[in-house]
Amino acid sequence: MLERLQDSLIKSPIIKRGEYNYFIHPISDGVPSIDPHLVEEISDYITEIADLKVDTILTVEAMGIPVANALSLKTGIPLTIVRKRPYFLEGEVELSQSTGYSKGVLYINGLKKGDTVIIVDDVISTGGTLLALVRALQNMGVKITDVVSVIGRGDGYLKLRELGVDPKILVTIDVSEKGVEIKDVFRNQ
Ligand SMILES: O=P(O)(O)OC[C@H]1O[C@H](OP(=O)(O)OP(=O)(O)O)[C@H](O)[C@@H]1O
Ligand code: HPA
Repeated sequence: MLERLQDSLIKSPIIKRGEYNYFIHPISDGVPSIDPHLVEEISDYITEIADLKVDTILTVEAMGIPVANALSLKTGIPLTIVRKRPYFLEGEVELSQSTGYSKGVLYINGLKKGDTVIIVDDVISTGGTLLALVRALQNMGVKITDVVSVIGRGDGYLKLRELGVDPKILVTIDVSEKGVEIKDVFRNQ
């Protein structure tokens, strides 16, 4: 299950970003390049495990886009991208993003109260990004059917449970200076 993803993850180089051991992988970085068969494996898997009765697939710039776009092409469901720059449109919602190595501002456009979304992102680590996003969507009255992260590391995902959301993490890894180790693979109940 998810063999291409698992095999490629254990080959990930590690760099330091401050104290943070950052793994470099095609899905989370686009580096060195993205194998379309890998993206297809992942998007196929998401169609099997996730609730896709939604108005739109929601992802976060930049590296949620390749998988979320593949899912959109496969299902015909539109894609909405949370951007890192403002557009000053009516109804734009601003939120603060904090990861293990960066801070920034995200902007939601194109969603309104009553819309139904699935969130798809590449990585959940500290949970800072998805926590802020889920909070903002809940405040907007947007319904979330599922939160899917291709890769998970650490216990940041637990913060989402406090908001009543249990993310589906396809492959859970441990990251140290030595490399990546596979901890778990998501299986449908
Ligand atoms: O759980 P967290 O600690 O918040 O980390 C996860 C976030 O970090 C990465 O985004 P980043 O802002 O680095 O941007 P990128 O997608 O442009 O690489 C990734 O795409 C997630 O959105
Ligand atoms: O270690 C990482 N690598 C790539 N993307 C990430 N997003 C959060 N942590 C990481």
